[in-house]
Amino acid sequence: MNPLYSVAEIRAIEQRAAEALPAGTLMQRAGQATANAALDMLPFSTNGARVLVLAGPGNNGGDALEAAAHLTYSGAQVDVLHFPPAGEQSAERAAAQRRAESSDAIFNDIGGSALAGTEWNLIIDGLFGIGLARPVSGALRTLVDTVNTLGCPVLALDVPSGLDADTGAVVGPDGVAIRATHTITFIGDKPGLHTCDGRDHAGQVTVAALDLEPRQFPSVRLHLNEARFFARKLKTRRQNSHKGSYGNVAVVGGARGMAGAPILAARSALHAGAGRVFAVFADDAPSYDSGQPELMCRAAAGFDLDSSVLVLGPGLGTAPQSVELLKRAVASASALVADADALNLLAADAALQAAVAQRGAGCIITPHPLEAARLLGCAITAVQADRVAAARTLAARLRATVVLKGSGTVIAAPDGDAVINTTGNPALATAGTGDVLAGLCGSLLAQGWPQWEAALAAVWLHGMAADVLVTDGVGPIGLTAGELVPAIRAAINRLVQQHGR
Ligand SMILES: NC(=O)C1=CN([C@@H]2O[C@H](COP(=O)(O)OP(=O)(O)OC[C@H]3O[C@@H](n4cnc5c(N)ncnc54)[C@H](OP(=O)(O)O)[C@@H]3O)[C@@H](O)[C@H]2O)[C@@H](O)CC1
Ligand SMILES: [K+]
Repeated sequence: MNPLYSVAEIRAIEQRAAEALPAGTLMQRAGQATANAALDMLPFSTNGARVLVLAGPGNNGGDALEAAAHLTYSGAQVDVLHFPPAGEQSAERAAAQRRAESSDAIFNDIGGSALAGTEWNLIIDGLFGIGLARPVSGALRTLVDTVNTLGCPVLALDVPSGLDADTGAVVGPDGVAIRATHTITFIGDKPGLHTCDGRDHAGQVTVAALDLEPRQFPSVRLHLNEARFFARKLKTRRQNSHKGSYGNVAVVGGARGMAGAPILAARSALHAGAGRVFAVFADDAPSYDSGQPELMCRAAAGFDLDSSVLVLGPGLGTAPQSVELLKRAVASASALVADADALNLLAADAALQAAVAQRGAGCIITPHPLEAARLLGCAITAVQADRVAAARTLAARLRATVVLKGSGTVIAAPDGDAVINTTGNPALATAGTGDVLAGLCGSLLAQGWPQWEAALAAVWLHGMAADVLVTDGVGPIGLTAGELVPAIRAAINRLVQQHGR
């Protein structure tokens, strides 16, 4: 189920486990698991392979020292850049240090040109783990910057040094963190490896549970997204069905000069399977969409907002008639997806926020970090400093399902459940992809999906479509939002073939 644990939860698990084990067991297991992971990353013949181990002053450094000793037995040439603690060290770290010092590992004050001038087969980052207490500074900052320029494989232990394991933010206003190609994380997976800066710094993440039993782990309310969370909602279509069986979606937006956004969202809703899709325009409606004549284009004035799932916001603008549309939509009996300008208008109106929180038909909101910051009344940096907390706060405040977009999109429910998405890539960083996501959410709602599963599936499919396109060479540079639409259709059909019933 891919649970994600906070640092406090990991510390509690570790403490209980350590009490039942001989001293130093967990660090020895972490060191052994690290050595195994390192061997997988080294050339087949490890003889003479150059490995640099960075061992920091805490127990993260202890793990690195254990691993250094193990790796020497494989024939690798292991250099250790050691940063001993200024004060006391833990007994297990002291034991690890003794083991490393009595192995063939070379303790070397390697730095500057020797560090940069050596062709390392692997660098092991054991500077700081979950005990990072402040920004990385001084000589260690220079070291991190140098390692990040080398271009060799880097295996981070527990967390890339400099990264906050809870939030995925690099610590410090102008902070630095190791950019690893791989991270081996201990005991349980951590949210910070999967959102914000985490994906750029952690690389490929594996979890080493250090032989702890499942019963030693508490149940948590934060997970990584996976198809199994929503697969039971994937339905094979009945032969005896018709367009009315798959619901209506009305995408409402399209103020003058912004007609493209609702068209994109509406095309997305159509290709994701909604039975009938309306593109509803705040100003004049085009007579039809020549690229997608299946869409029904309407003017908002007089349009019945009660008989379709509403996707409100793409190109909506902030003019007075847009505010009126938002009020009508919030007061309607329809399920609602609010995006883009609908969120900006909502941020400026406390009474409307209260009305959203009381909606019987629920609401999914899909803010990017700036829209989330406006809704929360804080700076965007505060949202990015803890994306999971920001999404949960918004979800509780608006009693809505929140999709906080960005690297490692966070989906949060009002009851505190939260999920970090795993699909998607920077190809999505282009205009219109948010409209496509909103249309996809609305389409799933129209087909009878509950809000939570609709949000999880929409985010997963949207990211998966981008991943497939990038694999095929359509991106990440230059992918357009419209190209996502058929790829989403392919992804959803593939999922139904695999899981549908
Ligand atoms: N918990 C577990 O289950 C297990 C944990 N294990 C491992 O232990 C790790 C946690 O160990 P940890 O608590 O000793 O913290 P760690 O990350 O080594 O850093 C603390 C040291 O760094 C220092 N320091 C901090 N920030 C700094 C900075 N910016 N710049 C300079 N110094 C800084 C800090 O000094 P201080 O703040 O006291 O001055 C202290 O000396 C965990 O991530 C995992 O790898 C495994 O062995 C298996 C079981
Ligand atoms: K580390």
